[in-house]
Amino acid sequence: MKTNKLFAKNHKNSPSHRTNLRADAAWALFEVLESGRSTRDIMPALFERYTKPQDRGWLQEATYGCLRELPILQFWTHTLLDKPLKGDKKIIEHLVMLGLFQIHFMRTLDHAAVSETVNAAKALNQPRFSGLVNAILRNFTRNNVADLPFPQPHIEYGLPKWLHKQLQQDYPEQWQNIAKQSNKKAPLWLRINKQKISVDEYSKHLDQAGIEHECHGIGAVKLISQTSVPKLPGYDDGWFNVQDYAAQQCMNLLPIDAGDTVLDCCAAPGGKTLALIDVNPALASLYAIDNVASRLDTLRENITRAHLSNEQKIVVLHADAAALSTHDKLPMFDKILLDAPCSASGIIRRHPDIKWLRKRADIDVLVALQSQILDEVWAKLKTGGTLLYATCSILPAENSKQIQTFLDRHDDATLVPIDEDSPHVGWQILPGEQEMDGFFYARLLKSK
Ligand SMILES: C[S@@+](CC[C@H](N)C(=O)[O-])C[C@H]1O[C@@H](n2cnc3c(N)ncnc32)[C@H](O)[C@@H]1O
Repeated sequence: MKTNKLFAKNHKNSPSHRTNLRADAAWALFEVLESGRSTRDIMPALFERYTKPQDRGWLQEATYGCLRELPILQFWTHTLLDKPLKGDKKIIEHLVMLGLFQIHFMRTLDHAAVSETVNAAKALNQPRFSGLVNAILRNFTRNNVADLPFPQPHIEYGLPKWLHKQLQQDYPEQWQNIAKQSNKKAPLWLRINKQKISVDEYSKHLDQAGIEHECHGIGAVKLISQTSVPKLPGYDDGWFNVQDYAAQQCMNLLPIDAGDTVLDCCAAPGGKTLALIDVNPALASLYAIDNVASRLDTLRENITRAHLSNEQKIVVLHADAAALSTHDKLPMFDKILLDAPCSASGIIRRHPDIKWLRKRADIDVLVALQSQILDEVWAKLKTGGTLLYATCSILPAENSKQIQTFLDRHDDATLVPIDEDSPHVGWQILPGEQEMDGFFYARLLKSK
């Protein structure tokens, strides 16, 4: 989607209109779709405007829901609108999409959805569009617009055209299921901080609090009940971290020995740093490196919140991983986790804005960056050391193909299979498999 430069220039980073749930959701859609901002950046300021959890919940549900179903909502809106709105009026199109989302997907009663959405046009200081919003939404309910056939196939799957085509190419058998899974809401997974509490004990606390959950593997808990994270038992005491089960697999896949010097490259906000240090208290030191200072601040906060007994072993460094070999403060490493910057195409179900923020051209840039970082970290790995490459992508260009090209370039690299039976390079987890995010891992051993 093109950035609406004129409006973006005059626009503020936080909303200036009066507080109104529908106006705020439309504003969030505008910020993502026209100004290219992420929901992670936008939503916290919007949530601050509401004290009631149900209002925050509605805002999230409606905004993320519209981003999931965007192609359908756009198709209906453009069918019903004589000509597209431009400039600062574009927000009215987003408001209309929100109205259609309430009627069709949230099953809000027609008259309530229409009147509340019309009120939101006034809250957005656009009262002259109330009549238009009213007419479009009524037209939608009266004329069975939802039954119209979709003119292009990507619309039905809620995907941008380029990603629809890419998934069809990469996964001829599975792309429809991938699209379906990517449009579902993701469960909330916790990694229990074993230095603080065992999974069994934590499970008892959840039972006492009446929070339905399941325990998985070596310390993951999947919440079934919808619960606000700060209200979970042990939030202030660092008993857990929110982390998808796929991301937690790094603890099993990178075997760390006592005395190892470990690099966590591209580490912020520190989910995997905490996981690795938690289960490997005897490692010598863990360097956590990232090139975004503000994200490293969050990493430091997360370390503090976890109250780890061995937190002094973590060395936090602001550095560019693409130029790591020139960094004179770095030792050679026994083990490296490279959680590479990627398209994030595996976590669309958690962050549906990714579908609209990411462009086809970004993939080539990311593949080149990943390749450069891989070469740089490889130079810092000791002979006999292991590198675990990870992405939250499902695109082979960033994953299996990236690693195959790396193996072709480096005679001293051997792939250590993760799944002996898999004919593929690395382990590609697809979204929804065992309720995990889409993720990729490949393990490489450095030989002489
Ligand atoms: C997938 S996220 C890392 C998530 C993190 N490992 C965790 O588990 O919480 C990728 C990270 O790579 C960082 N990054 C991107 N390009 C980088 C570069 N050239 N050098 C260092 N870090 C980089 C980003 O700032 C981002 O924090």
